[in-house]
This record gives sequence, structure tokens and C-alpha cells, in this order.
Amino acid sequence: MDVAIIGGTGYGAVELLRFLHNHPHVEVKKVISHSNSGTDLAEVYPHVVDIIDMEMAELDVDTLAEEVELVFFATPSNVSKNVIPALVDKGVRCIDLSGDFRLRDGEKYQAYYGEEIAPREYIEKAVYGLPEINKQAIKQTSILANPGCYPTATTLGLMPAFDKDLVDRSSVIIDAKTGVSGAGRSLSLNVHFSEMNENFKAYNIGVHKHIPEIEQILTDRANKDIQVIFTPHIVPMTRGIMSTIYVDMKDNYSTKQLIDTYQTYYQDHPFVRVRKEGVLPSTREVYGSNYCDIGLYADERTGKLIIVSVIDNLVKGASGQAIQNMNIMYGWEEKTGLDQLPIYP
Ligand SMILES: NC(=O)C1=CN([C@@H]2O[C@H](COP(=O)(O)OP(=O)(O)OC[C@H]3O[C@@H](n4cnc5c(N)ncnc54)[C@H](OP(=O)(O)O)[C@@H]3O)[C@@H](O)[C@H]2O)C=CC1
Ligand SMILES: CC(=O)N[C@@H](CCC(=O)OP(=O)(O)O)C(=O)O
Repeated sequence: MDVAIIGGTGYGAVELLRFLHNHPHVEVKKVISHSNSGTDLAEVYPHVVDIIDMEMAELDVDTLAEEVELVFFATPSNVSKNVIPALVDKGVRCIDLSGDFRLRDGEKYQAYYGEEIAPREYIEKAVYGLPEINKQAIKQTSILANPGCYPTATTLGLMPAFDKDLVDRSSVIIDAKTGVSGAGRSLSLNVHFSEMNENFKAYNIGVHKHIPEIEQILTDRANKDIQVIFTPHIVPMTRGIMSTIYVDMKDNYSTKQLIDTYQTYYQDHPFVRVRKEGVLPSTREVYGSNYCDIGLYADERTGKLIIVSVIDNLVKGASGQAIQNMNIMYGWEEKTGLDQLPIYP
């Protein structure tokens, strides 16, 4: 199947290329770049030289619709909402790594993304692509809203406890940390080496755009309005997210009981690994892979469940999950092209 990637010089795009290179059913026919059309991909990314020989192109919706069946958007927010409707009308399926089609509430989109939401009929067509909870709907969709990185790590960590009614759903506190590649490739003072090296900072408390996304997923699952406290931090590493979640348990469960429940819940989901008692995951253990690893500790003293959930932000948090979703959309085995060990050390 022929596919295209838009946002060619960004990290999401180049990570898509890395995985799609080994995908048996897909050929990347076109890479679109608004800043570098006409430039060879290998000039921007020398690590692909003599492997991917491709000149990046300008976006032309009509040509694209004739050339490919599926388009990945690895663009900043407020870009895909202006292009996806035209592609979908021409019969092209789209997977959007940005947040444009994730929220259903137009007011919240305006508040957190600073612009009007995509047209309602396209928002209604879109499916939120977290395969571990939404596989059936993903199969059919023409607009796949790939989840944000923090919402992926966080909701996978919380879902079994929520669905099995083991916790007080109004008591969720999320303390999350990300590596700097989460901010993308464009330059900013915030992620400048000397600002970030040997530093660790909290940011966007109360205003991060993943707050409404996490709350939307949890509200859907709980069938009642859920609010969370979410504090993101940036740490001096390239890849990785760790979401540490604190929530009140409804009863005095043991760590072992909770681990058993989580392992059963995720037994048919190849990319979620629940650790055994006493073993907590680290970001290095999922580096470069599509795994989400979860560790649990039931603090019987305070009645809190502490969940540690890690992913690679560029893989399960973005491009890997996008390919997992594509595999489901086309009826291919979920792990196709993604079945590799994390890079260690
Ligand atoms: N990095 C991460 O860990 C994650 C990223 N995401 C989301 O995925 C998307 C891509 O992220 P990422 O690759 O990291 O970001 P980058 O900033 O690295 O890349 C985005 C690319 O989009 C293109 N672009 C920039 N501005 C515009 C514009 N106005 N119109 C069209 N294209 C534009 C540029 O490529 P070019 O000039 O070549 O077109 C740019 O390199 C974002 O929405 C991001 O929030 C989601 C989860 C995790
Ligand atoms: C370090 C850093 O800035 N990380 C980004 C990661 C979020 C991201 O990529 O968000 P979307 O997938 O929702 O677009 C942030 O906190 O905004």
C-alpha cells in the first residue's frame, strides 16, 4: 500500500520512516515538507543516506489523493484540520499525530489549542486511536486521531483500575516527565542544551493541552465527569515519558492482587507489559520500542495506588502507535513492522 507523510522534517515523520522502512505491506511514496520541498530527505537527515532516496515534495491534495491510500500527518496542531477534510472527501484515510481531531468539545479545543475546532462532521467521523481500548472503532475509521504522548502513558496506566472500579475516580493525581524530543525538532529556548542540561523543570501546570484529552478519555470510561491534576516536567534526556499516578484505592488491595488484575486486563494487548511485584519500569526499558510498561505499588499504609507507566514518546507516544493503528485499520497483525526489542543500554 502506498502512503505519504506530511511534516517531513519533523521527529514524528522521521520516526515513521524508521518503522515503515521495515513494514512488509507499506511503501512511503511521498514525504511532504512545507519548509524543504525540493530537498533530498538525506540532506536534512544524513542517517538515511543511501537507504531512503527521496526528494521531499510540496503539498498538493489532488495529486496526493491519486497517489496514496493513506496519509500520516506529523504536523503541529492547527494544520491537519485544514487539510484532512479535503483528503477524506477524496477517499484518502488519514492518521493524525497532532491533536486536531482528538477533542470533541469545541470550546475546550479553542481554550487549549487557541483556534476553532475542525468542522463538526469531520470531528464526528474521527476515532480516538488508543488501540488497547478502542480497537473495533479504529478498524472502520477514515480519520484516526492518534493520542498524545502523556495521555497514552497515563490512561494505559489507569485504565484497568478505572474499568474494574478499584479506585476513587475523582482522586487522580498525575506527575509526568518527558524527554526533550517531545517538544519536536524546531528550536526553542526551553530545550536549548544549556537551559536543559542538568536541569529538571515543571511546565504548563493547569494549562497543558493534554489535560482535556486525559479527562475526555477518563470521563468516557467512567460515564461521569472526571477531572485530574496533571503536572508535566521536562527532564534532560532525549526520549521517554514516565507518568507516575496516585489514586485512592476503594479497598485495601495488595500489590499482588492489582498486578494480577492488570495482567489479565492486558493479556491480549501485545504492547502493554505489566511488571511483577517489586519491579518498576524505567524509560530505558522501552527506548525505541512501541511498549508501554507498567509497574504498580499498593500503598496499604495510605490507601493509595501508585502507578508508574513508561513509554517512548516518539514510538508508543506518536509514530509507533500511529503504525499500530494503521495495522488495525487495514486488518494486518497489530505488531507488523513494530516487533522489535527496545534499545538497551
Ligand atoms: N515529539 C513527540 O514526542 C510527539 C509529537 N506529537 C505530535 O506530532 C506532531 C509532530 O510532532 P514532531 O514531529 O515532534 O514535531 P516537529 O516540530 O519535529 O515537526 C513538525 C513538522 O511539521 C512541519 N510544519 C511545521 N509548521 C508547519 C505548518 N505551519 N504547516 C505545515 N507543516 C508544518 C515541519 O516540517 P516541514 O517543514 O518539513 O513540513 C516540522 O518539522 C505534533 O503535532 C506533535 O505535537 C505527538 C506525540 C508525541
Ligand atoms: C517537552 C514538550 O514540550 N512536550 C510536548 C509533548 C506533547 C505533544 O507532543 O503533544 P501533542 O501530541 O498533543 O501535540 C508538550 O508538553 O507539549
